Amino acid sequence: MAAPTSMQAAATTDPKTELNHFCQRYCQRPVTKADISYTTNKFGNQYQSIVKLDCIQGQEYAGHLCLNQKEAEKSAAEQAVMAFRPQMASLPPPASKDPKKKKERPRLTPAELAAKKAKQAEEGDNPAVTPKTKLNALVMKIAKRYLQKGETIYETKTYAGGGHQATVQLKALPGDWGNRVWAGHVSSTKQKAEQSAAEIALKQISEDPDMVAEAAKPKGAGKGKGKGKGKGFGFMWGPWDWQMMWGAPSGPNLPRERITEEPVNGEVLEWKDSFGWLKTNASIDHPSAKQREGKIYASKKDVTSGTIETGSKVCFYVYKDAQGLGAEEVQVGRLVAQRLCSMNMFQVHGVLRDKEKAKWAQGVSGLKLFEADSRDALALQEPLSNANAVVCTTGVPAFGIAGQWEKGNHPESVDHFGVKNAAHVWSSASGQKRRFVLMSSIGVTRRDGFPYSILNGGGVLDAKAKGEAAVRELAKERGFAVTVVRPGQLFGGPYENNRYLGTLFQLDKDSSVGAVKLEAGDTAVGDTLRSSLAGVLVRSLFSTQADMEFAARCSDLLLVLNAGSSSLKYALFSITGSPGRWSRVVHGLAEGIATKTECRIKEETHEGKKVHKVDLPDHRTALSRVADLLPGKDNISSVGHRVVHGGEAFKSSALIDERVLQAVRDSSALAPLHNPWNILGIEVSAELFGKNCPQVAVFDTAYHQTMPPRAYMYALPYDLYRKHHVRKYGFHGTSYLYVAEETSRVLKKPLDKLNIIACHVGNGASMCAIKEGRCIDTTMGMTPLEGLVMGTRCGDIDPALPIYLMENLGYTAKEVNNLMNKESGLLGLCGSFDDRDVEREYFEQKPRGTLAKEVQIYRMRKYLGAFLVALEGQVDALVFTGGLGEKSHLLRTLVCQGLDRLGLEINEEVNQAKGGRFSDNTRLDTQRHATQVWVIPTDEELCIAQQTHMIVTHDMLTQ
Ligand SMILES: Nc1ncnc2c1ncn2[C@@H]1O[C@H](COP(=O)(O)OP(=O)(O)O)[C@@H](O)[C@H]1O
Ligand SMILES: CC(=O)OP(=O)(O)O
Ligand SMILES: [Mg+2]
Repeated sequence: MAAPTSMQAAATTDPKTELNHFCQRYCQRPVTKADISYTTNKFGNQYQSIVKLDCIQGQEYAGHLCLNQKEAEKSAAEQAVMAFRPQMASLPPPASKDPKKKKERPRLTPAELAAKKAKQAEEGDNPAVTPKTKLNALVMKIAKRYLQKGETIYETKTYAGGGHQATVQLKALPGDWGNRVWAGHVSSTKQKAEQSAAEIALKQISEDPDMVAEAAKPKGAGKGKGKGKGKGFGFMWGPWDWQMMWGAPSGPNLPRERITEEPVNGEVLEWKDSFGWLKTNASIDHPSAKQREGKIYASKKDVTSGTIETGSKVCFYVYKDAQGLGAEEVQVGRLVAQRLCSMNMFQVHGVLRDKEKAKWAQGVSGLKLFEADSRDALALQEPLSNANAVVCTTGVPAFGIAGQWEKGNHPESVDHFGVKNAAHVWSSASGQKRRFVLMSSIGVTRRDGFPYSILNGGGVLDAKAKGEAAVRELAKERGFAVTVVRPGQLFGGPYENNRYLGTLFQLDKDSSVGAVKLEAGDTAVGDTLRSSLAGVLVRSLFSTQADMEFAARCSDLLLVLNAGSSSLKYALFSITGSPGRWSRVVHGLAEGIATKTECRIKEETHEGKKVHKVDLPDHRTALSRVADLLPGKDNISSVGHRVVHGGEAFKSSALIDERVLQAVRDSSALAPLHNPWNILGIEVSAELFGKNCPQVAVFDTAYHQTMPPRAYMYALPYDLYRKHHVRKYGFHGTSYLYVAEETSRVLKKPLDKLNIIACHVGNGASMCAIKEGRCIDTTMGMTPLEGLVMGTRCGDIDPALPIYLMENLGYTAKEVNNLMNKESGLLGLCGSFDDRDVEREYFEQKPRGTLAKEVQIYRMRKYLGAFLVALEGQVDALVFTGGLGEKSHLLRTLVCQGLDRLGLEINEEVNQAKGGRFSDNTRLDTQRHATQVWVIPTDEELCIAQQTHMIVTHDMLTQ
């Protein structure tokens, strides 16, 4: 029978003893020190302990801040006991050391055991560590990377009689596992249903020997040489250290009350597009904490720095509102340490002179701090000797004013001797020594000239040059690789320990030029943001190049190219500040490329619009003409490309390398009007902006990767899918992603609760059914030919038609392809691909124009009906976008005509205002029905810019 553990007992027993007893009963054996360990950290005069229960899946509980270590440990134990309280009553008594007694101990029957397990599952061992979180962690371990958006797909069905059942698919798993779908039990809420599906998937995956072996392999194993687990990287932290910036909180939607005075450390349990759930490392003692099962809500708007993903370590203030606890001013922790630690590949040693200054490090697991002065060889030995690589970021202020060079802490001793000493200690020790990354400064080799001669007034550049030379000499002698990174004047956080005027007064607090440009040697001029520099330093650790020497400076220009069949859209963004404040320095459109029509480049800057009449015989010429018109060409830090087809290989945007480019080439046949020009755009950009300029591919197909198999499978022999990836992919995904996020914003409804039918109607046209923010079906197929009637594309036809054309009318395959892609659609039906001509004919009641319009609209309405049903009638908004969607009131009128009984009704006065052309989000419906109708002008370029920036900064830290 259950042991009599009561609240009363808990109140009188020491919590550490109670926790010991509980663990013994839980594990059915005596527990040892190895099973329950306490770690205590000191914060000022106070102590906080974390108890780790290795006997219960390594769960950790943190206690409150206390006046001494003993109380802190008790408090941690108390937290653990509280978390397990629900399970205590149902457990058998403690295990006895007496073997005879052990036999007598009443055992649970299998049925009781099953009931117990079910109960535990229902209640959750620890509200923060749910099966979903565990599953995510396991999949990341197997995939050896962060999970991308859309790779973990939960779908929930709600039964008419009540109850929810969820399925989960984990696309990041290798091979066939990525296609499996696990279904959970029918549960009372959607959340529980998802947890149940996760639990079942978790069980099966963790019981499969192959998957277990895969999870146990270190990152990179199998591909390279050694087994190499646990490579250590030593880090020197100095006054030129880095951290993320603190930004201003964004405006609250509900009245908030901040309940923490200091920022707290925590982790992202789950991150969706616009919001997520966090947990604090230490539990929050507040009545509202229970409202969301201990989870803390965070909106994207409250994230002030860094990119948030599941598993990120974060730092934030906690507030309370009517709904429960939320997080604001969410920061991604110190970049380098956090990234390196979270990669789970390294033991990271941080070396600094004063540990007390590194309070932020408390939340970073896997980081070990050491106190040592870089000039103290003895003290450096422990942290550096077994490291495979060192990143050295020490430095002193350039001038010894106001006692800043006290205690012999001047350039010669730190920038020269300290650096040399660290390199010497590290490289003298046994073991593999790979790379020494040294943060130096621009101007080191130009220190005799203006303005560097002034900066060198105190000898700082002389000392840095000597430091560089010393490391190089040792490297030659001892055979390790060297990276010398030369930043410009550093700016941005951290502000503590920095005494430059700009940073002292935090004048640059609002700047966050995340982009950084690398230039070989020492010719660059400019400033460098600390967090970007941190990324560069980390990235250089992973380079295979033996020796590198480059300057790193901020550069805020990001170019987006959207190359289409006869046009090239481009936008040059200045990416200073948050994405909401990015501005277009110039954007434009080159049209008429390789056609017989007149070619021109239309550009728009802050000063107005210009049209350049130019000869554009091919896409290459168009690209270089556009590049000639770009201001600040040399400052472009990265280029984002719209790539139409990414096949199954790309579920999200990717940094372009030879492998990615080849995969895009492989998909070219599937998007013949687009991919070839996208590839050319990438190749020409490499020539124009240099190989150091990172390029990112943003795929039209990526957003649609959440479609369920029932929507993307064609009823063809299965092997065609398995072996040749024949399936529906869908396009215009970047546009749908943008439109879905905008709709969520204007409707003030969270993206994951939002159902929309979106129509992207431009020259190419498609529709998309979006359920809870994700694509569940779309009209385009394996290629952008399927679905709607387009400018020159036919859309849906009888699949037997091409065969008929070939077998009976003598067409070749190439001719059929040309016919369907370039000679059909509106052009085929009425002689013009431009909808403006078709509309004119329609209003003039010309038969062919009317026919073209009617076929086009009828096809859209057919899909509208299909998607209304796919969304079970629950549609928050019908959204129009793309050239026609934004500018043709006729199209919108005809699509919605007579559908008021289906909840779709347009207010014609609004629809036709401004000539029906809208460049702002505009609501069009009569406001009489649940379904709203909107024009949301798409901004594929901004979306591409954001993705590019995210990938480039992320890449710096992880590649
Ligand atoms: N005022 C208008 N009325 C109707 N259609 C328009 C109007 N302006 C532009 N369009 C249509 O929009 C198309 C271009 O849309 P867009 O989304 O920019 O094309 P793409 O598919 O090339 O990206 C043109 O081919 C034209 O048919
Ligand atoms: C995929 C596609 O058709 O794109 P666009 O509309 O830009 O031609
Ligand atoms: Mg387009």
